[in-house]
Amino acid sequence: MTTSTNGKFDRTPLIAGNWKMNMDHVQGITLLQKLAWTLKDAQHDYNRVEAAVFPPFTDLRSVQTLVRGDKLDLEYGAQDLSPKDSGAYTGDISGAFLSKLGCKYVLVGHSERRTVHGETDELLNEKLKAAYRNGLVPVLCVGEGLEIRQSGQHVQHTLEQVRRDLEGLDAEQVSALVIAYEPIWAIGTGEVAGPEDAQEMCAAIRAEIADLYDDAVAAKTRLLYGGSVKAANAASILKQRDVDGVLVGGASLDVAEFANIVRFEQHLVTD
Ligand SMILES: O=C[C@H](O)COP(=O)(O)O
Repeated sequence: MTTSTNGKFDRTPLIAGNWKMNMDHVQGITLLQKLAWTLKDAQHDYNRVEAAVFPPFTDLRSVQTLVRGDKLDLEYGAQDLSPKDSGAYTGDISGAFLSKLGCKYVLVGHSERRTVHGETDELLNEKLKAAYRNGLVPVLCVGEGLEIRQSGQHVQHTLEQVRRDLEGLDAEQVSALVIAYEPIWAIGTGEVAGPEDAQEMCAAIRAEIADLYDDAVAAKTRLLYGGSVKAANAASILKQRDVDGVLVGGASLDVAEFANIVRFEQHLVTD
């Protein structure tokens, strides 16, 4: 879904909720059902603004059953995948399994994977390829830590991640890709990058993709901002020209808050 039906946006906005290691499968389907009801009550148009959740692996089968059973328009994805499709890789989860569970998306290179699990750009490049091999749309996360931000090298640092992670991907793959810019210093801290910071980086990433591929590809790739997004700040971030959505952590665990972010267009009018 890359052609927007939404006049203001060139690309269909994506509001993504990363539950991280929260919500067991029972809690997860309760949350998802409430979210679906809340959005239905608000007559949310999923063609205008796409909404997706990223539950823990152990919730995915229950999520699939609920989404299929109740014919929900909500999308879902996993928080990580293995670079391999099968074999002796204890504890890893294959993209093929995620595909079979009906996942549309998969997060790749979330900063918590890069820092806690030491995932390198080389590994993430392999994970991106595994996602495409299995028909999943990757949501590639990039962004700088506080020291790099303070040294003024944040754009250069983030674009280097983009270049390394995308190596060997073709134009069709990158057109379908979602990239989430998540400054590490703004994740779970209450510190939110300003709308101008989000725009600066998303514009730089789009220009980089145009350089690496062409303008047509850059016009299709969706770019999200993530880091302490709440209903109160979502609209001003989403108003930015090159920001096509948000990746929400903590606030995605609160149904009313997340539904309000999905319904950010309501706040654009009064913002
Ligand atoms: O994946 C989501 C990001 O890490 C942002 O998390 P946060 O909204 O809790 O800051």
